Amino acid sequence: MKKINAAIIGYGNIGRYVLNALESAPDFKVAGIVRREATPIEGINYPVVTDVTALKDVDIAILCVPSRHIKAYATEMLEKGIHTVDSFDIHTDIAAMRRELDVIAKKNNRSAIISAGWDPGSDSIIRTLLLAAAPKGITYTNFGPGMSMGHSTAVKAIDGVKDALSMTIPIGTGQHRRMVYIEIEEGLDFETVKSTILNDDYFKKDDTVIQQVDSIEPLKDAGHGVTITRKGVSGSTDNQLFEFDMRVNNPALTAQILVSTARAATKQMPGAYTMIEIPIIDLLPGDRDELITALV
Ligand SMILES: NC(=O)C1=CN([C@@H]2O[C@H](COP(=O)(O)OP(=O)(O)OC[C@H]3O[C@@H](n4cnc5c(N)ncnc54)[C@H](OP(=O)(O)O)[C@@H]3O)[C@@H](O)[C@H]2O)C=CC1
Ligand SMILES: N[C@@H](CCCC(=O)C(=O)O)C(=O)O
Repeated sequence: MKKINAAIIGYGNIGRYVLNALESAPDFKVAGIVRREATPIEGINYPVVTDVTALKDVDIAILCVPSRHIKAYATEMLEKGIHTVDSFDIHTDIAAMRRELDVIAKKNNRSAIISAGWDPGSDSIIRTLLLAAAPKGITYTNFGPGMSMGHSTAVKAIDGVKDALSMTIPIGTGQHRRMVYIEIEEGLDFETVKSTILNDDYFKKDDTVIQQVDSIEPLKDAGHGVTITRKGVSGSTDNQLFEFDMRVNNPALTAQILVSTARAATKQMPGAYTMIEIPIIDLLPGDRDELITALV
């Protein structure tokens, strides 16, 4: 069996766990890691480069860069003839990005699966399934408590912020409080940073509390979770109640979904997709008949 040759783009929290998930997968090999600087990584024997073209025969690029940089990286990879997968999590911009990348992917005869982490991502599939099961009703997605990588990364991108941790605290009915801890450079005005965070799209809609701390490290815990509930109506029958709950290591799950989705990306027709548009069986390795026998 020919293995899928995957490049990891960006070696932060998600990138590290993607390497682990690739090494555990039966049908992938690691082409190398693309970083902003070709800083060697201790204990890693794969090539570390700054340009994906320095790696040989890459089938797919797993984009592990901050969401705000995904579109640029996805465009570059697709134009270089490489499939992409990412965990872009700016929910309001997903539909537009899919439309834009769809054109680029088709032009280059490649596929891109966007927003493929756990939320957006696997949770999106669960919400879709629940909507099919009870077409009338309300779904609540309650996150946490846990560390949001997307929100923490957005704060880390602010000039002068040395490190940040954004904890998502569920307050019920799909509403959340953001507890943001920041470590800033000496001399930087805390109130200015605070106002930048409060005006950022990631935080604007939510109750957000920001605290300056000496060091983020002792506070860090990458655990997270979600409870999705839907109460609704199947046909004309009320009171159908569904609940999905998980407590996870956030980057480990995001990375695993990215790798499973990378497998699916290699099986799609050219174009850009979200996870709810692809056959779920394509996420899995193995014989289709055997999977159907075991799972259906
Ligand atoms: N959909 C989902 O369920 C989830 C989505 N995510 C998304 O994953 C993204 C990445 O999270 P995480 O791994 O924690 O982030 P990190 O900040 O830990 O890592 C991002 C890496 O991207 C690379 N990079 C490339 N360009 C830039 C840039 N301009 N600024 C900063 N880094 C850059 C860097 O790697 P290098 O130094 O090697 O170049 C960096 O380490 C988040 O933005 C989040 O939106 C995360 C969790 C769940
Ligand atoms: N996209 C999230 C994962 C889902 C949880 C979430 O959206 C949140 O904590 O706000 C993340 O970046 O960690």
